Amino acid sequence: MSAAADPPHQHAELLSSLGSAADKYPKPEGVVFSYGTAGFRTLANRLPSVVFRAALLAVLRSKRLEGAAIGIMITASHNPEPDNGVKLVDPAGEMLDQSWEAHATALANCPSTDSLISTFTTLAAHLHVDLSKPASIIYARDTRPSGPALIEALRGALSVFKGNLKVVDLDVTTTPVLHYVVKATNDKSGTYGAPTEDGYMEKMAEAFKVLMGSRGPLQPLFVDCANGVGALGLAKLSKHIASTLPLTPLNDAIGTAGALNSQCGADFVKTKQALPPSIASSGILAQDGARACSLDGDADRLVYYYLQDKKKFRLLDGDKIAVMVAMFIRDLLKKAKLVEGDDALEVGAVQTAYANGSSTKYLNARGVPVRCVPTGVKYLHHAAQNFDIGVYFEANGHGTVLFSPSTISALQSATPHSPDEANAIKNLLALSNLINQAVGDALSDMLLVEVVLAHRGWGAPEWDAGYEDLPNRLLKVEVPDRMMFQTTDAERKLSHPAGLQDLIDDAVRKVDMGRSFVRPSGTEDCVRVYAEAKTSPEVESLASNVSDLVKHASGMTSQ
Ligand SMILES: CC(=O)N[C@H]1[C@@H](OP(=O)(O)O)O[C@H](CO)[C@@H](O)[C@@H]1O
Ligand SMILES: [Mg+2]
Repeated sequence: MSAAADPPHQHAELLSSLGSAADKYPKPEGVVFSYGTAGFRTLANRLPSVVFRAALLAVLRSKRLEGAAIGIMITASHNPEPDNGVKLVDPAGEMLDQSWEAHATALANCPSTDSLISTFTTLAAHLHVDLSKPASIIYARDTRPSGPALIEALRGALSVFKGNLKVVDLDVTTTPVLHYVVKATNDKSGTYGAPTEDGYMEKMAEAFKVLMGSRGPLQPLFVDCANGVGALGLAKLSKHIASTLPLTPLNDAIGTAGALNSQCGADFVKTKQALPPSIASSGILAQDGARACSLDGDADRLVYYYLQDKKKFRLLDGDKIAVMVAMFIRDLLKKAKLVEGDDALEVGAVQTAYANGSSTKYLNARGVPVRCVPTGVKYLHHAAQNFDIGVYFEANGHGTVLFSPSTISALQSATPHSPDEANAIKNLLALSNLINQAVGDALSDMLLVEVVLAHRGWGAPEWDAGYEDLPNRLLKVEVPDRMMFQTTDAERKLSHPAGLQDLIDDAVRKVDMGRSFVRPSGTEDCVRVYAEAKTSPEVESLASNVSDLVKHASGMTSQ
């Protein structure tokens, strides 16, 4: 009989230490946990048992995958400071395989230590995990005050596996750094880069220098760090590139109680469509040519903005980044003579339903194929892998550009026939090193944006001029049971509750160029309503009508 299918007695010692360790982290009563869009995310004080159990699953997964390193990130990204979360990272640096999400949910919801042990052993058997195999875990946390206690819970789980486990603690760092280190650790060819934060910064800085050539120094860039961990990453990156791109950190007050993501950061700017008040009052964006960007609380989202005519706030979000980058890469492929014939390489874009309609139209009109997938990086990432070069961004600024392995080989072995062709190929390869291939990274994306602007000779207004966003509105509706709202067609339509979609369609028809959809959030206890239309008054009325329909369908209003 194999160890995987063996009865628990073979691992009696392991299970008994698991039992004593788990007793310290009982599941809070009356809470149902679910591994959502970005792992488990809720109020931090509910999470110790969840983190403990997520770490158990990470060890199972690593053992199942012959000891490949699995990542564990403790963060709640852009959520308010009292929240926290935990998500697992697969060996290639990607999000946890979807088929394992249900196992994470099952472990998190075991009501007692006994049921946890029995679920753990059942899972090990069912998933063919040989518990005697070695495992490897890499973990990190963001700057939240609740982080250290959750790391204790994580260590409590790892301690159960004693010597058969390799553990790397990255301490406080950004989510994309963790994803990079996991990918680099598992890269047996050793070509992806040194598996450390420094290795990552050096790799990015080197590629940035190749791409910038003799361009620069650029005008200083203001970077709103959401008072989070991005401030640390920015300071480290700055040491390598400040002579070409001077970076001025803003909202970098790590450790100030309540400051994280409060009135600042990428989510604030995108949702409010306004400057963080601290930046508005400082007047810095009224300087000639000034541009700024905001990161979120774990530095995997990025949005840019500037003041038109030194007055009017203009947002350059994930859609604007995706469009500019896709067109830039397409032009490089043209210069490299790689858009036609047998060795043609195709650049495509992946968006979600939240992408502004104008961005989709712009790309379609220029022959860039666009795919729409459900919300969540895992969906975008996988769809982007189907292109030779896949550009994916959520409108909120989370995204990256994936170069397929065959594209990299094709670029490496291409024979240029002119200095221009050689230069374009060199730049494409440098882009593949600059851009995080595991997950979206605000810092890497920021360098990418700066490279494209420098090559085009553009400032923020020229970038912005490509297309005009349709006025849009994103609202949250807190309903008694968000799970009664079920979607289809990449979340663009509701299948349940029955009949609601028809009413939404009626509301949409009443406004010019209207579009609206409703979906339950995977990270917060609410339903999200998105609307866009030709004019601001129309979009406000559409968003409010659809929100009313949602409330009515939830039984919250009588008519
Ligand atoms: C409208 C929106 O921005 N939704 C966000 C948000 O997901 P929800 O499932 O909508 O809560 O958080 C996710 C994780 O960060 C991110 O991937 C996604 O884009
Ligand atoms: Mg984030």
